[in-house]
Amino acid sequence: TRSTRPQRMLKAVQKNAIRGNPESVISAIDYFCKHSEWAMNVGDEKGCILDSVVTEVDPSTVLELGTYCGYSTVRIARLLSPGTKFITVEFNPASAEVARKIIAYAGLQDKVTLVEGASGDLIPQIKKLYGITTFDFIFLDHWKDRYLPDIKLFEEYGLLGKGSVLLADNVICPGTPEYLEYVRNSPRYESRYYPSHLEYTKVEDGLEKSLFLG
Ligand SMILES: O=C(NC/C=C/[C@H]1O[C@@H](n2cnc(C(F)(F)F)c2)[C@H](O)[C@@H]1O)c1cc([N+](=O)[O-])cc(O)c1O
Ligand SMILES: [Mg+2]
Repeated sequence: TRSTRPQRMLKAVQKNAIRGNPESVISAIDYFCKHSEWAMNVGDEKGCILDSVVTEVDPSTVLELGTYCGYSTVRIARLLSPGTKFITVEFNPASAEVARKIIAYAGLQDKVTLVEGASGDLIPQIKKLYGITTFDFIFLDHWKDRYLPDIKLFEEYGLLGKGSVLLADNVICPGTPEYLEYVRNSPRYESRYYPSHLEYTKVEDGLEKSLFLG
Protein backbone atom coordinates (compact mmCIF):
# COMPACT_ATOMS: atom_id res chain seq x y z
CA THR A 1 0.00 0.00 0.00
CA ARG A 2 1.04 3.61 -0.61
CA SER A 3 3.28 5.19 2.04
CA THR A 4 2.16 8.25 3.99
CA ARG A 5 3.78 11.68 3.84
CA PRO A 6 5.19 11.32 7.39
CA GLN A 7 6.74 7.97 6.35
CA ARG A 8 8.32 9.60 3.27
CA MET A 9 9.58 12.42 5.47
CA LEU A 10 11.19 9.85 7.81
CA LYS A 11 12.87 8.15 4.82
CA ALA A 12 14.28 11.52 3.75
CA VAL A 13 15.71 12.06 7.25
CA GLN A 14 17.27 8.56 7.31
CA LYS A 15 18.75 9.15 3.84
CA ASN A 16 19.98 12.76 4.15
CA ALA A 17 20.61 13.49 7.84
CA ILE A 18 23.46 12.42 10.10
CA ARG A 19 22.36 10.21 13.03
CA GLY A 20 22.76 12.10 16.33
CA ASN A 21 22.93 15.49 14.62
CA PRO A 22 19.74 17.51 15.28
CA GLU A 23 20.72 20.35 12.92
CA SER A 24 21.04 17.90 10.02
CA VAL A 25 17.63 16.37 10.85
CA ILE A 26 16.03 19.85 10.82
CA SER A 27 17.74 20.68 7.50
CA ALA A 28 16.74 17.36 5.93
CA ILE A 29 13.06 17.92 6.81
CA ASP A 30 13.12 21.53 5.55
CA TYR A 31 14.77 20.37 2.29
CA PHE A 32 12.15 17.63 1.87
CA CYS A 33 9.32 20.14 2.43
CA LYS A 34 10.82 22.72 0.03
CA HIS A 35 11.79 20.34 -2.78
CA SER A 36 9.59 17.24 -2.45
CA GLU A 37 6.39 17.61 -0.44
CA TRP A 38 5.01 20.47 1.66
CA ALA A 39 4.21 19.42 5.22
CA MET A 40 2.82 21.28 8.22
CA ASN A 41 6.04 21.59 10.24
CA VAL A 42 6.58 24.99 11.85
CA GLY A 43 9.42 25.36 9.33
CA ASP A 44 12.71 27.24 9.24
CA GLU A 45 11.47 30.87 9.32
CA LYS A 46 9.02 30.50 12.21
CA GLY A 47 11.41 27.89 13.64
CA CYS A 48 14.04 30.57 14.22
CA ILE A 49 11.51 32.61 16.19
CA LEU A 50 10.64 29.46 18.18
CA ASP A 51 14.35 28.91 18.86
CA SER A 52 14.81 32.47 20.13
CA VAL A 53 11.82 32.27 22.49
CA VAL A 54 12.92 28.88 23.90
CA THR A 55 16.45 30.22 24.42
CA GLU A 56 15.12 33.38 26.11
CA VAL A 57 12.80 31.43 28.45
CA ASP A 58 15.38 28.64 29.14
CA PRO A 59 12.55 26.54 30.60
CA SER A 60 12.79 23.74 33.17
CA THR A 61 9.42 22.31 32.06
CA VAL A 62 8.09 22.27 28.48
CA LEU A 63 4.83 21.08 26.90
CA GLU A 64 4.22 20.78 23.15
CA LEU A 65 0.74 20.01 21.80
CA GLY A 66 0.91 18.63 18.25
CA THR A 67 4.09 16.62 17.78
CA TYR A 68 3.13 15.61 14.22
CA CYS A 69 6.47 14.29 12.84
CA GLY A 70 8.66 15.74 15.58
CA TYR A 71 10.23 18.66 13.66
CA SER A 72 9.51 21.30 16.32
CA THR A 73 10.16 18.68 19.02
CA VAL A 74 13.73 18.35 17.71
CA ARG A 75 14.07 22.14 17.37
CA ILE A 76 13.03 22.63 21.00
CA ALA A 77 14.80 19.60 22.55
CA ARG A 78 18.19 20.50 21.01
CA LEU A 79 18.13 23.82 22.94
CA LEU A 80 17.11 22.53 26.38
CA SER A 81 19.40 22.39 29.42
CA PRO A 82 20.09 18.91 30.86
CA GLY A 83 17.38 17.81 33.30
CA THR A 84 14.60 19.77 31.59
CA LYS A 85 11.23 17.94 31.56
CA PHE A 86 9.81 18.02 28.01
CA ILE A 87 6.42 16.45 27.23
CA THR A 88 5.07 16.38 23.66
CA VAL A 89 1.54 15.18 22.88
CA GLU A 90 0.34 13.55 19.66
CA PHE A 91 -3.14 12.23 18.94
CA ASN A 92 -2.45 10.21 15.79
CA PRO A 93 -0.56 6.95 16.49
CA ALA A 94 0.94 6.82 12.99
CA SER A 95 2.35 10.34 13.36
CA ALA A 96 3.60 9.49 16.85
CA GLU A 97 5.43 6.47 15.46
CA VAL A 98 7.22 8.55 12.83
CA ALA A 99 7.99 11.27 15.39
CA ARG A 100 9.58 8.76 17.78
CA LYS A 101 11.90 7.60 15.00
CA ILE A 102 12.82 11.14 13.91
CA ILE A 103 13.44 12.25 17.52
CA ALA A 104 15.58 9.12 18.08
CA TYR A 105 17.47 9.69 14.81
CA ALA A 106 18.40 13.15 16.13
CA GLY A 107 19.64 11.48 19.33
CA LEU A 108 17.18 13.39 21.50
CA GLN A 109 14.98 10.52 22.71
CA ASP A 110 16.24 10.84 26.31
CA LYS A 111 15.16 14.51 26.48
CA VAL A 112 11.58 13.99 25.30
CA THR A 113 8.54 12.16 26.64
CA LEU A 114 6.12 11.59 23.74
CA VAL A 115 2.58 10.93 24.96
CA GLU A 116 -0.20 9.65 22.70
CA GLY A 117 -3.69 10.91 23.37
CA ALA A 118 -6.07 13.86 23.26
CA SER A 119 -5.20 17.12 24.99
CA GLY A 120 -8.63 17.32 26.60
CA ASP A 121 -8.05 13.96 28.28
CA LEU A 122 -4.40 14.49 29.12
CA ILE A 123 -4.16 18.02 30.49
CA PRO A 124 -6.26 17.21 33.60
CA GLN A 125 -3.90 14.28 34.39
CA ILE A 126 -0.49 15.80 33.67
CA LYS A 127 0.30 16.76 37.28
CA LYS A 128 -0.56 13.28 38.56
CA LEU A 129 1.05 11.33 35.70
CA TYR A 130 4.26 13.34 35.21
CA GLY A 131 4.84 15.12 38.51
CA ILE A 132 4.73 18.54 36.87
CA THR A 133 3.51 21.54 38.88
CA THR A 134 3.59 24.26 36.21
CA PHE A 135 5.00 24.59 32.66
CA ASP A 136 7.55 27.32 31.98
CA PHE A 137 7.01 27.03 28.20
CA ILE A 138 4.11 25.68 26.11
CA PHE A 139 4.16 25.39 22.30
CA LEU A 140 0.69 25.11 20.70
CA ASP A 141 0.67 23.61 17.20
CA HIS A 142 -2.19 21.11 17.24
CA TRP A 143 -5.78 21.44 16.00
CA LYS A 144 -6.49 25.16 15.81
CA ASP A 145 -9.93 24.87 17.41
CA ARG A 146 -8.29 23.29 20.47
CA TYR A 147 -6.02 26.22 21.35
CA LEU A 148 -8.71 28.13 23.30
CA PRO A 149 -10.28 25.20 25.18
CA ASP A 150 -6.82 23.93 26.08
CA ILE A 151 -5.48 27.25 27.44
CA LYS A 152 -8.61 27.34 29.62
CA LEU A 153 -7.76 23.82 30.83
CA PHE A 154 -4.22 24.98 31.65
CA GLU A 155 -5.74 27.70 33.85
CA GLU A 156 -8.34 25.42 35.40
CA TYR A 157 -5.76 22.75 36.38
CA GLY A 158 -3.17 25.25 37.63
CA LEU A 159 -0.56 24.36 35.00
CA LEU A 160 0.47 27.99 34.46
CA GLY A 161 2.60 29.95 36.87
CA LYS A 162 3.53 33.65 36.92
CA GLY A 163 5.95 34.00 33.99
CA SER A 164 4.78 30.94 32.05
CA VAL A 165 5.15 31.55 28.30
CA LEU A 166 2.79 30.18 25.67
CA LEU A 167 3.81 30.30 22.00
CA ALA A 168 1.10 29.56 19.43
CA ASP A 169 1.72 28.65 15.79
CA ASN A 170 -0.63 29.57 12.89
CA VAL A 171 -2.48 32.43 14.53
CA ILE A 172 -3.02 33.93 11.03
CA CYS A 173 -2.99 30.87 8.74
CA PRO A 174 -4.95 28.66 9.18
CA GLY A 175 -5.84 31.06 12.01
CA THR A 176 -6.97 30.83 15.61
CA PRO A 177 -9.25 33.90 15.97
CA GLU A 178 -10.98 32.93 19.22
CA TYR A 179 -7.64 32.09 20.89
CA LEU A 180 -6.09 35.39 19.73
CA GLU A 181 -9.06 37.39 20.96
CA TYR A 182 -8.83 35.65 24.35
CA VAL A 183 -5.11 36.11 25.05
CA ARG A 184 -5.06 39.66 23.66
CA ASN A 185 -8.02 40.81 25.77
CA SER A 186 -7.45 38.86 28.98
CA PRO A 187 -5.82 40.91 31.79
CA ARG A 188 -4.02 37.69 32.82
CA TYR A 189 -1.75 37.67 29.74
CA GLU A 190 0.72 39.96 28.05
CA SER A 191 0.67 39.04 24.34
CA ARG A 192 2.93 39.86 21.41
CA TYR A 193 2.65 38.90 17.75
CA TYR A 194 5.74 37.76 15.78
CA PRO A 195 5.02 38.25 12.06
CA SER A 196 6.36 35.60 9.72
CA HIS A 197 5.12 33.34 6.92
CA LEU A 198 3.38 30.01 6.59
CA GLU A 199 6.06 27.35 6.48
CA TYR A 200 7.80 27.04 3.09
CA THR A 201 5.50 29.67 1.49
CA LYS A 202 5.11 33.45 1.09
CA VAL A 203 1.69 33.39 2.75
CA GLU A 204 1.43 35.57 5.86
CA ASP A 205 1.38 33.75 9.21
CA GLY A 206 2.93 34.30 12.61
CA LEU A 207 3.40 33.23 16.20
CA GLU A 208 1.69 34.73 19.24
CA LYS A 209 3.69 34.75 22.46
CA SER A 210 1.62 35.13 25.63
CA LEU A 211 3.11 35.67 29.09
CA PHE A 212 0.92 34.51 31.97
CA LEU A 213 0.87 37.23 34.63
CA GLY A 214 -0.50 35.03 37.43
O1 LIG B 1 -3.73 22.06 10.87
C1 LIG B 1 -2.58 22.31 11.24
N1 LIG B 1 -2.07 21.74 12.31
C2 LIG B 1 -2.88 20.79 13.04
C3 LIG B 1 -1.95 19.79 13.65
C4 LIG B 1 -2.39 18.64 14.03
C5 LIG B 1 -1.44 17.64 14.59
O2 LIG B 1 -1.57 17.67 16.01
C6 LIG B 1 -1.98 16.39 16.46
N2 LIG B 1 -2.72 16.57 17.67
C7 LIG B 1 -4.05 16.79 17.80
N3 LIG B 1 -4.33 16.92 19.12
C8 LIG B 1 -3.18 16.80 19.78
C9 LIG B 1 -3.05 16.92 21.24
F1 LIG B 1 -1.80 16.96 21.61
F2 LIG B 1 -3.58 18.07 21.63
F3 LIG B 1 -3.70 15.92 21.84
C10 LIG B 1 -2.17 16.57 18.91
C11 LIG B 1 -2.73 15.79 15.30
O3 LIG B 1 -2.80 14.39 15.44
C12 LIG B 1 -1.83 16.24 14.16
O4 LIG B 1 -0.67 15.45 14.07
C13 LIG B 1 -1.71 23.19 10.44
C14 LIG B 1 -2.14 23.52 9.15
C15 LIG B 1 -1.34 24.34 8.36
N4 LIG B 1 -1.81 24.66 7.06
O5 LIG B 1 -1.14 25.43 6.32
O6 LIG B 1 -2.89 24.15 6.66
C16 LIG B 1 -0.12 24.83 8.81
C17 LIG B 1 0.30 24.51 10.10
O7 LIG B 1 1.49 24.97 10.61
C18 LIG B 1 -0.48 23.70 10.92
O8 LIG B 1 -0.03 23.42 12.19
MG1 LIG C 1 1.59 24.74 12.70
